[in-house]
Amino acid sequence: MFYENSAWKKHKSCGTSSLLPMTPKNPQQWLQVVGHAGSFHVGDYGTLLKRFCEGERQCYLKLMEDTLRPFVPAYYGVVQRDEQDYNMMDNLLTHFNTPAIMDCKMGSRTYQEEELLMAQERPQPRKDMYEKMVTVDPEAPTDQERAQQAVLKTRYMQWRETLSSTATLGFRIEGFRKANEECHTNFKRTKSREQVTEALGNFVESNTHIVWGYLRRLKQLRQELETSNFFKTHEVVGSSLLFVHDWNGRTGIWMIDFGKTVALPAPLTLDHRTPWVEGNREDGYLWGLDNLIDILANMLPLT
Ligand SMILES: O=P(O)(O)O[C@H]1[C@H](O)[C@@H](OP(=O)(O)O)[C@H](OP(=O)(O)O)[C@@H](OP(=O)(O)O)[C@H]1O
Ligand SMILES: Nc1ncnc2c1ncn2[C@@H]1O[C@H](COP(=O)(O)OP(=O)(O)O)[C@@H](O)[C@H]1O
Repeated sequence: MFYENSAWKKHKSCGTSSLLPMTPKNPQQWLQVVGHAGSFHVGDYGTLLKRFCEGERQCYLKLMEDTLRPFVPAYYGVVQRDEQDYNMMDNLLTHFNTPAIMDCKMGSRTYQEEELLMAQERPQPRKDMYEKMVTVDPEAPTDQERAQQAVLKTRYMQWRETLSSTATLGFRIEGFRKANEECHTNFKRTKSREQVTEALGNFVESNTHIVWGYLRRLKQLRQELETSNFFKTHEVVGSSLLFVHDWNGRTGIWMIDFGKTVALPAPLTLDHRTPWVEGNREDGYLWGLDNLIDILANMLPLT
């Protein structure tokens, strides 16, 4: 059932063949690298359904009208399945053959300023996050956290940021899956440039053609981000870049996950490079992208 989707309706009235040309109804390939389990369903005609989030819907609606549109999955509105609402978007893997996929979480901060205020006003220590923390580093909790066997979400997120490359490089590798089905998600401590370079090298299997493809796309993305009205006026937190390549040498990168991306109160705008201090809402997204581009460029042989 469709709630809202002018683009979809327009296409539908022209017949399904014009909906997503060349895309067969079935079968659809889809693989999730990281993120919440159980949030997705594969839809028909090369689409993907993600558990509904109003903030994400708002972002996609605006992105469909923004210059960033070629860098995000096409959005088709809200659909319902088994009484659950979903945001419907393009499955970005559709046009690849046995793709390799990587998720990089962008930005120097992975929680919203609003979450920080909430944690200060109404602290809600979490036992599950304490457990995740001690599994990685039993020494990480403070005495108080150990006594409570719980940590605040913002504290957990900050700890994850400083343990990984988020705080020092403005992005982190969340995980990747190679074409041979090897899955790598153990990057919580991947922090230094050297460690990140090694992980990226493993993902691209030292294929310079793939690195060139990714670099070209990232530079185009940076150019669009620097002028995008959407980007200027939103705090973009917890969003990822999804890298996809296949043995045909095809490469693609798209921005995904806008569940924690929020519009700024006018007339506030961000440059996404200025370091964050509480209140300025900066997210370090472009700083991270600069570093990612620099690291990939350094993986190429000198010409
Ligand atoms: O990666 P680990 O260390 O497991 O921590 C996860 C990620 O940071 C999730 O972000 P993402 O969705 O970008 O993967 C976040 O979801 P939010 O995006 O909702 O903040 C989870 O918060 P909770 O869902 O509150 O547990 C948090 O537990
Ligand atoms: N449009 C898409 N096309 C293909 N794969 C996607 C798409 N959106 C998300 N994914 C896959 O799902 C994973 C989690 O997506 P994400 O939106 O970050 O979910 P969550 O909000 O649960 O973290 C990504 O790493 C990627 O593997």
